[in-house]
Amino acid sequence: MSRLDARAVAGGTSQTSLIERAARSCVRVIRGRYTRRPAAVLCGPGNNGADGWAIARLLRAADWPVTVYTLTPQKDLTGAAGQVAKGSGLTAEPLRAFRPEAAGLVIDALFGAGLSRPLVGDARGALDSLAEAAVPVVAIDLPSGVDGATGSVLGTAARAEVTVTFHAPKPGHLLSPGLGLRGELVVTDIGLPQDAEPDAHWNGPCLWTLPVPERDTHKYARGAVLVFGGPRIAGGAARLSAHGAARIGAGAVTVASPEEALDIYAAHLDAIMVKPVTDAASAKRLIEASKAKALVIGPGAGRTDATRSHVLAALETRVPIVVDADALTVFEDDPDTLMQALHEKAVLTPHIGEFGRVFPDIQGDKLSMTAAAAARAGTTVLLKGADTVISTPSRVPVINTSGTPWLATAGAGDVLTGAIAGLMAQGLGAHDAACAGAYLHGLAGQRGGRGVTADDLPGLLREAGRAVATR
Ligand SMILES: NC(=O)C1=CN([C@@H]2O[C@H](COP(=O)(O)OP(=O)(O)OC[C@H]3O[C@@H](n4cnc5c(N)ncnc54)[C@H](O)[C@@H]3O)[C@@H](O)[C@H]2O)[C@H](O)CC1
Ligand SMILES: [K+]
Repeated sequence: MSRLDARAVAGGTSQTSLIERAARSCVRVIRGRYTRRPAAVLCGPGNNGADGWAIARLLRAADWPVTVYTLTPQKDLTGAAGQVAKGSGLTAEPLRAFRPEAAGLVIDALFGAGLSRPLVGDARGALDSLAEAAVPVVAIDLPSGVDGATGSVLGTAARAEVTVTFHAPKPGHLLSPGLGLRGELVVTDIGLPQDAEPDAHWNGPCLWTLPVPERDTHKYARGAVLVFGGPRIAGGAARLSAHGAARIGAGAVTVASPEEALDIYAAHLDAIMVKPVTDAASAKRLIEASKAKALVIGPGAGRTDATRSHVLAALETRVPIVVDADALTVFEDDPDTLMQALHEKAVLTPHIGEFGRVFPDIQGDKLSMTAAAAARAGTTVLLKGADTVISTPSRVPVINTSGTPWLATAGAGDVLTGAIAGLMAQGLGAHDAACAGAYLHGLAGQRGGRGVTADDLPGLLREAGRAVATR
């Protein structure tokens, strides 16, 4: 039984009445989405299976043709599943007799939050055949086989059209491959206590507030951002970051360019300023002169000694900073130096490859990996993907799923980096800026849809910000 269920039960709500409420909400969702048709309800030995038995009883009462398939022989069921099965008045078939093609809808109630080992035997056989079939599946709490804590698949799992869960999403609904298997996620309230701290939050505007400029503001008060640019050949990445910062509302954005690339940057940028930078001392002078409230370093920076020394110089100023791409990779042979230089106003934005270079020994599921990295870095780490995870020491981690596969396009990450810096420059802390930036960036990608490119994203970020902001 989960921590939350145990507390609800201890608080006086019986397990069977929680199951009854859960089943009623599932049946509401099922009947709201599917017309009456032959339903196969696959039931496991635990409370997920108990939900299944209660759903079967309610569907039968609504005159649906229902067949229950049970993994454990009905006479051997114990606990809530045994009790609910007994009270249902239904007789089950063994799970091995299940044939998906005979059903018009399959209710997957084999395992939920209590899955503890890989599926084998009849459960595996049933889910393998279901995964191959074309019949719609409604998963109860989780697609059986998906680990609710990590989103990984233990053995096998069948893709659901809809997953109905209770109280709040679990990490397994938000992290790949669970994210791709659960279909539409419906979260229903069954009266569990509200105060328990979740394992992770699902990113959205209720977690942060976008900054709004004061009436009598000026461009530097709106937030100045300094983006370190790379050599002539790779300037696009820093420009995309600069546009990302500007389009999320920073008031003044400057690109710090190597002398040899100044003309190229100047020719490509209008609203963004360009200033020369040479060595670490000039980098520090420029940070001060540009009144930067946030810095970006890494996109297109080059894996060079100059990048490394600019990162360390920038971190020494303790101005909020996003450290990305080459600025991470350049520490591949000596990650400790980066770890020691980092401060709590930094955000690291690695993809999984860059993550492996700076945290080579950290492995496991994405939520634990990101938490371990944040603890070591002592600051916010945002690990990118379809399921971006943002972790900050002593904060509940946040999972962002607002993106789209169309965002897997060259340069999209550079815009995200700039967006986060743009929000920090406007006053958001590292954690909130990373969360809000990731959310808006995903929304921008959704708005762009098929064929969106990184060049489109800054403009779309502006639209996404306007859609989310209250003023
Ligand atoms: N608030 C809520 O979230 C509520 C959830 N409900 C439902 O209860 C389940 C969780 O029930 P639980 O009994 O803890 O776990 P499961 O039913 O998922 O399974 C446990 C059961 O299965 C055995 N087992 C685990 N892994 C395997 C395996 N690979 N092969 C075979 N057997 C396995 C384990 O030993 C146990 O016997 C939650 O998901 C919701 O659906 C409540 O209905 C209401 C409140
Ligand atoms: K299930």
